[in-house]
Amino acid sequence: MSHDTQHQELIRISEIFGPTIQGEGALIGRPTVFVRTGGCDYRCSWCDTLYAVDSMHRADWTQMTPEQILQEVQHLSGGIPLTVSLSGGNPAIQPMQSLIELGNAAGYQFCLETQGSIAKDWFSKLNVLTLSPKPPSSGMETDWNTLKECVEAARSGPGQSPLIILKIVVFDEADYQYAQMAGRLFMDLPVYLQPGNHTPPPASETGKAAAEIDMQGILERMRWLVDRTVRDGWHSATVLPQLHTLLWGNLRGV
Ligand SMILES: C[S@@+](CC[C@H](N)C(=O)[O-])C[C@H]1O[C@@H](n2cnc3c(N)ncnc32)[C@H](O)[C@@H]1O
Ligand SMILES: Nc1nc2[nH]cc(C(=O)O)c2c(=O)[nH]1
Ligand code: SF4
Ligand SMILES: [Mg+2]
Repeated sequence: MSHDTQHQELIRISEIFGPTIQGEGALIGRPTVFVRTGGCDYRCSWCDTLYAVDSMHRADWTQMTPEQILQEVQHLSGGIPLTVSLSGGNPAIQPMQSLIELGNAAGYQFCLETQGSIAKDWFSKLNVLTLSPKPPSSGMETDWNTLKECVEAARSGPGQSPLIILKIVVFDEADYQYAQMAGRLFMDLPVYLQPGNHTPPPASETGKAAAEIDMQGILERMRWLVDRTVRDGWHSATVLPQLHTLLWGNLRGV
């Protein structure tokens, strides 16, 4: 290791890929490069990205400096600045501040996806902060105070203060009720509802076999979710599918 990298905070990376389109939430359809960190403090029953969560995949993750990550992003984007999507795993457990600052200086903007279990003051340097608290079907418990701290950190820390949205995965009626409660607790945040993929790729598989998916089932859930939301008159909510899943199934790196 060189003298330079010795004193830097390293970021644990699972994969960097793109440009592709952002398939979810507020920036759906927009071009982006993904930087996916390795490691998560949650274990959602239906997680579609276990290869960036489960420590059995640790050997596939690499420690990178912010400079190395930005270099790869610039290489992939042909040097043309765009929005970088930080996801994971939980990117909030990695030291992302220097990468965001370096990227901003080079003209790149950043959005970040997190479950909202850890608040960081550098959230305020993002362009978009997507908070994705986990509904009952995930098997996880939400700490609403920590989620609130995430919102406050994003609003009060140094920097421009991002657009903050709630993006909630819905599998069933209990999840829908949870989403409604979250919407009431965070009245000033736009709510995005996303139908769950009940056939996520298993942790052990990669490639073509893992890309198999019950598309009809997902579309059926999406229709139910639209119907449920409209029937309630919940017109401030936006219902969106995982566009990348509709286009490419469970394929990785898209
Ligand atoms: C893989 S997570 C990584 C970022 C962070 N850990 C989080 O959960 O927000 C990115 C997004 O994918 C969603 N997601 C994960 N598995 C899913 C599934 N089976 N169906 C639909 N969305 C899923 C998560 O809820 C989250 O909004
Ligand atoms: N195209 C595309 N859009 C995405 N939006 C959120 C993703 C994620 O895994 O965090 C994702 C992903 O993996 N691919
Ligand atoms: S919080 Fe996100 S990355 Fe972690 S297990 Fe849940 S869906 Fe997967
Ligand atoms: Mg994903």
